Amino acid sequence: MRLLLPTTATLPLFDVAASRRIEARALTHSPDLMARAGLAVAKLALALRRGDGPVWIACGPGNNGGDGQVAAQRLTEAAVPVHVGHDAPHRPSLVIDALLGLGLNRAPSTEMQLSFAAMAACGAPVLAVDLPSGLLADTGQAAGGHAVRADHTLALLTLKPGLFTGEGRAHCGRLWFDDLGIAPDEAPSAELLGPTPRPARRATSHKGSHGQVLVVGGAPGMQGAARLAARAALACGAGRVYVDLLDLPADELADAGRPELMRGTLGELPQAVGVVGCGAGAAIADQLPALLQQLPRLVLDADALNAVATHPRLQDLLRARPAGTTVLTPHPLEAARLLGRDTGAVQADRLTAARDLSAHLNGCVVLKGSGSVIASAGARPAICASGGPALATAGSGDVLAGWLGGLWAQQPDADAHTIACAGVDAHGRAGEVDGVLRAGDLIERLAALR
Ligand SMILES: NC(=O)C1=CN([C@@H]2O[C@H](COP(=O)(O)OP(=O)(O)OC[C@H]3O[C@@H](n4cnc5c(N)ncnc54)[C@H](O)[C@@H]3O)[C@@H](O)[C@H]2O)[C@@H](O)CC1
Ligand SMILES: Nc1ncnc2c1ncn2[C@@H]1O[C@H](COP(=O)(O)OP(=O)(O)O)[C@@H](O)[C@H]1O
Repeated sequence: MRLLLPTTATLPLFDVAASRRIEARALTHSPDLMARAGLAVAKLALALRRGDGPVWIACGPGNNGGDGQVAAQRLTEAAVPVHVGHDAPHRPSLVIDALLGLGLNRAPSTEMQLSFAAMAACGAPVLAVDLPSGLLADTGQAAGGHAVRADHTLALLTLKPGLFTGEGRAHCGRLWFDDLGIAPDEAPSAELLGPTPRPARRATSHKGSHGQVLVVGGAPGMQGAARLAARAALACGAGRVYVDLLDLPADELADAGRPELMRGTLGELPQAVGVVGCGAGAAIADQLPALLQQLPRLVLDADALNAVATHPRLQDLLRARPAGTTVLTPHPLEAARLLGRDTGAVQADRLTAARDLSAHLNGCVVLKGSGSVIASAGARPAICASGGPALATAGSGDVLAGWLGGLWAQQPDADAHTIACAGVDAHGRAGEVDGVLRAGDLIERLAALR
């Protein structure tokens, strides 16, 4: 058993169907899985318990409840007082939520919801077995809007995607994992991103070795977005970063606070990595046909995505680009516009939405938000567990787009999916601070990452 996050390696994720297959095969040679699971729960409970009060174990009707029952036996053997039932005992030292796990198949009943409320109100830390009850393992949604908010979750046998995306992070608390001694024997459904080292710089390299980025955006009043993206590309290590600010007189500096940044245009920089759309407004629609047809590598964000959503010709041009040469970074509303769905439908199943959008537009899609999903045709989807609410601030998405452009400039042979996975995880790690973070400070934190 181990504390999972922050992860130092990429980890396999298994959806409900895959987890059930792995479990069924494992049971043929290891029939004591539930005993192992219950013991792991009991051990963690001993470490997490606060005070001498009883451990309240709320057990449901299936095997999740069975894990809870085994934990109750183990704790009793260890002379720990336990209370098994759906109502809270007096002053519990810990709650073990073993009501519902992988088998959740409908919205929790009113009776279950009352138990959820009692767990929240009893004052003791809540340890969820496998999944917080009510949380859907494949999507990270709370079924019917109701799920336990745990302080700790002990995932068993496999890690499920819903622990990391959608509402998952808000419901799981600190995440622990015990594989019950079983090595998964099939390909993962998705993967959880681990850190990727920054591109190495040879001793003999020069600025021409590290590529060019062209940021196109910044309509009047929104130039900060393009400048943040450009600053991020520069901080990432791109050799030269140019900015094409829409409507800025040709003799004005790209960014008075960053003299390293230069003005440039598509005509002058046909090999640059394009970072297009940050603060661009509707005017970007006129520039996109040439950008889509000429630039070998493109990161499309914000208003570029909105333009694509409203212009079918841009969608055709996007689809005509070679595979692996475009990253799209929509937040859920932008993804909803591109898919012709509402935001709720996107959020209800973020993995599926990202995959659908990737297939629809022939690009690598980064569906942003808690547990960003990265999806590309032919690649296993990835979920980013790094990052947190400090990133929920204006400009952090512009920084991501610029960082991706900076990474790609330095790794011209990498495909869009590889760049997106590396950049999204770094962005998240740099954004892991308590409280608030300004987008400019996020760039400095990214630059300081190894
Ligand atoms: N079988 C084994 O040896 C192992 C089982 N494990 C545990 O078993 C769990 C899966 O067990 P199950 O497949 O029995 O599934 P669950 O224990 O999650 O629940 C299934 C039961 O809950 C009912 N149910 C579903 N949604 C409900 C709702 N909203 N309100 C009320 N009742 C609802 C179902 O009708 C069914 O009776 C895992 O999450 C994990 O905790 C793991 O420990 C791995 C080993
Ligand atoms: N609660 C959160 N947890 C993790 N990441 C978050 C959270 N809120 C925002 N982010 C990340 O911050 C970035 C915000 O991007 P976006 O919404 O486009 O912002 P902006 O409009 O300022 O560019 C995305 O990378 C997103 O995944």
